[in-house]
Amino acid sequence: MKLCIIGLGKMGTTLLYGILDNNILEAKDIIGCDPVVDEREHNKDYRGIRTTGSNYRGVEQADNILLAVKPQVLKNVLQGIKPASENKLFISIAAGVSTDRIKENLPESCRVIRVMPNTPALVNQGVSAISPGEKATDDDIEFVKKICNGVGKGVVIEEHLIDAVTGLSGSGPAYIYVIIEALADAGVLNGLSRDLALELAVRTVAGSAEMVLKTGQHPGQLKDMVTSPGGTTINGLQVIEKRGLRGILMEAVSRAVERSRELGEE
Ligand SMILES: NC(=O)C1=CN([C@@H]2O[C@H](COP(=O)(O)OP(=O)(O)OC[C@H]3O[C@@H](n4cnc5c(N)ncnc54)[C@H](O)[C@@H]3O)[C@@H](O)[C@H]2O)C=CC1
Ligand SMILES: O=C(O)[C@@H]1CCC=N1
Repeated sequence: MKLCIIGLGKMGTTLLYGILDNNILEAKDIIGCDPVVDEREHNKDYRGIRTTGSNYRGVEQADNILLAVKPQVLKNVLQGIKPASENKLFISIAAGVSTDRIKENLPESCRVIRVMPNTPALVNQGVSAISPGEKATDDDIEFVKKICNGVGKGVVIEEHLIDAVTGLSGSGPAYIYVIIEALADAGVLNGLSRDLALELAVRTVAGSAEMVLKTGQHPGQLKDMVTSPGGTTINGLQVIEKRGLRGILMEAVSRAVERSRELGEE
């Protein structure tokens, strides 16, 4: 067994699907652990991997362990699997929890890599930051990069930056969904049908993001391209600046960064 995924929730299954869809590993090479797999009524699709309700049994059978549980339960999970963990690679996506914290609860021989992905990984448009702990080997980093690049793009960063990444790209999809929803509401307010308003809002956000990626131009330049003298856009922008949308987004990201740090201390 090459990989054990502990926690088959939103992010655990998102990465599982990415790993399988991109042929990084086969279902027979993966075991997933989650208490819910023992429940009769769970309705998740695990795509044919083996599953168990026992983290210990899963870890025993794999060389690489993906930790996809909530930060609040991570310590307990690590303590439960410690005796089966010698010489293994641990990949943790838990917000806020440092590689040092993780190592404290594992045998000396373990290697640890921290990753901060985001949910657009489900459609192969994720962005993931990768912070290798001291003992991680080049092969370990390559393996993790392969997973992250399979579901979007992986970038290697120093660990002291990972809380900032968590607040920006880890949490960021939620902020963009709020913006999309608000734009659609604005369309409805102005007489468009809900379906049309939502389609226009989504495609505007997706297209604008694609423009930044494809042209490499500064967002300010692209904004100026939309903005005719005395026209509609500059009148809209005046409201955005008056109400402080930039400040709101900066504060939101900063609060999320702070919360990530707090989770690491809990
Ligand atoms: N949802 C997101 O957008 C992102 C989440 N993360 C991180 O991913 C981790 C998982 O988050 P989500 O998938 O959103 O949460 P989730 O609640 O969807 O999934 C957590 C899973 O862990 C399982 N679980 C609970 N206790 C367990 C235990 N003792 N042993 C094994 N499994 C157990 C739960 O049954 C659940 O299926 C968190 O640490 C979070 O910080 C990181 C980046 C983005
Ligand atoms: O909200 C959270 O704590 C997780 C980490 C980043 C995105 N979701």
